[in-house]
Amino acid sequence: MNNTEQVIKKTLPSKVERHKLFGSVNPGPRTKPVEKEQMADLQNSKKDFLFDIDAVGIANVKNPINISSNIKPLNQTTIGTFSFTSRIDKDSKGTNMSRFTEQLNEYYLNNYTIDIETLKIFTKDLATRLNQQDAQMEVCFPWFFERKGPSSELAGLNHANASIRVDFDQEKGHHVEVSLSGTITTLCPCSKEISEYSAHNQRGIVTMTANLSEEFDEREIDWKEALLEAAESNASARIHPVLKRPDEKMVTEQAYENPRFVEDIVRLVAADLYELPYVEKFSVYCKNEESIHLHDAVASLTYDKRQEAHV
Ligand SMILES: Nc1nc2c(ncn2[C@@H]2O[C@H](COP(=O)(O)OP(=O)(O)OP(=O)(O)O)[C@@H](O)[C@H]2O)c(=O)[nH]1
Repeated sequence: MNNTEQVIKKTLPSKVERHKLFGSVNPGPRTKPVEKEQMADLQNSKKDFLFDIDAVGIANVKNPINISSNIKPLNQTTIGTFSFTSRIDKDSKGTNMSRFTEQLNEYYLNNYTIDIETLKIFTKDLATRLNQQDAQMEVCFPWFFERKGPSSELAGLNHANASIRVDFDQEKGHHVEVSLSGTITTLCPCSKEISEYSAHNQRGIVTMTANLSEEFDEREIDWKEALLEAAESNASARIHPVLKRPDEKMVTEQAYENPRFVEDIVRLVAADLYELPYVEKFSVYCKNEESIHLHDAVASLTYDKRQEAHV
């Protein structure tokens, strides 16, 4: 552009005019009440609605949460994905869905930390707020933990997906289930056995779910750390965010010295969970993302210690 040229700018209509241009219209006549007390409350209608409902509520609610950890960072803010439900009997048309997020926000404003004890209080409060006999909630969140290279000791953050589910019932009390999905390296024993050199390996995702006994004390034990250790200590090798060459050599050799089928992983992890005195019932699922196939290899098992024979 030289000094004599001028910029010719567009003259736009106002924002209101622009909205009209694109189809917005003026509000029509308003006939329905605007006061909450005068509004229809369909969900609170009482009639015979044919069936009880086991669980009704909301899912996929995201909210920032505080968690604590036994591995650094000791206090973390992460994202929780929640679901909240309760039963309703056949005489009620619906639940009061606003109350789930209303309560979540109250806890959030009070800067609560997500732990088992708090969630037990939360579910009991929720049942009271809903005027129901029971309430259930689940929160899933990425948990971060520091991991150092085995030789260089250079640190970085790994993460695993954790979840806590709490069921509250006025008669039965609380029932707590925790879950963790951690990632490991597995090296194929068959490939190692038959090949002149090398062995294929894969990224395995181990998902462990455990029912915790009443005696479990989260002030003494971090269940996230315990479940992660059950998965990683039985792997061919652990996963690291930072690896220098001496570290890489170590994890490569360690994996070769500890080959594992997907079946081996679920059984070995199960043995560790079995040995945790505060775990009553557990399940283990492993998915190996194969490097020589497009498909995954999977295995799972469940075990309930409470069903063991007493002699
Ligand atoms: N029960 C029910 N509510 C729904 C459903 N889908 C959306 N909602 C929403 O639930 C909200 C109303 O929640 P309520 O807690 O019943 O609201 P309220 O009666 O004003 O609140 P309270 O005074 O606490 O009883 C509305 O925003 C609805 O849109 C549904 O499938 N079932």
